[in-house]
Amino acid sequence: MYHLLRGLHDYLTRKDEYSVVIIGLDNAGKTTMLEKIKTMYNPTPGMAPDKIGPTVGQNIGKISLPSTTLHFYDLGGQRDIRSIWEKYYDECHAVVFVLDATDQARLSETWEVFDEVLNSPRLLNLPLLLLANKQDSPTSLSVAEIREAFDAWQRSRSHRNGDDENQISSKDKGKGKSINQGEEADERMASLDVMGASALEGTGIREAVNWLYIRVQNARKM
Ligand SMILES: Nc1nc2c(ncn2[C@@H]2O[C@H](COP(=O)(O)OP(=O)(O)OP(=O)(O)O)[C@@H](O)[C@H]2O)c(=O)[nH]1
Ligand SMILES: [Mg+2]
Repeated sequence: MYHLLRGLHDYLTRKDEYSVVIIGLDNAGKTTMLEKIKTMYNPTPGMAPDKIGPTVGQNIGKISLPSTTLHFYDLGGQRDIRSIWEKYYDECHAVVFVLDATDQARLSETWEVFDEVLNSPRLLNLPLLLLANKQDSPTSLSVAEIREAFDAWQRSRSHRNGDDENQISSKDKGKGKSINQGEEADERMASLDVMGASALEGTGIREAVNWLYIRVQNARKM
């Protein structure tokens, strides 16, 4: 009888576990964000912003939601250590790409890195959220401006690459792997969710976590 009740209890309290990677350039605010998530969802608060330094490697955390546990992997964003990101791609269920919406000087570097993430074959079917952080700052770009900036960067890139690529892509449509991947990335961008947040003040954090909570469960059902 004990085992039966124990089994029933375990079944009823069982939680699905999902892993979320948080990536983006150095200084975007990823660690500040994860520590804020811990403070908002866990009984023990996360690290205070003034105690946080650049991440070398990973910073982890988990939160408990109804019937679900989310495990977060916040990865260092400095150029030399970005190569570790892809080691996490096979094991994760969702990706949050954090950008510093106040740092216009690094936007094109941001888009180059983000574009690679969008095109990464192992992430093509995973929920991907673009989070425009530092919305508390008066100089930050809004979500609409971030979308526009990425569209403009994409247009200028295809212009820079010349119309050759476009001509090839219309002639050889569907033949080359990179062309297919480019189309998939375009579709992905069209349906991409972009949200604003302030890791420092905590605005937009619940919305982002709710988004993850719903999307990882829906992705599992598909
Ligand atoms: N104004 C403002 N500043 C922020 C916000 N989030 C983070 N910062 C600041 O941005 C700087 C970098 O924050 P981190 O969280 O260390 O950035 P990171 O993305 O983890 O950087 P790496 O670990 O090097 O990849 C710190 O000075 C933070 O206080 C925010 O929402 N608003
Ligand atoms: Mg960090």
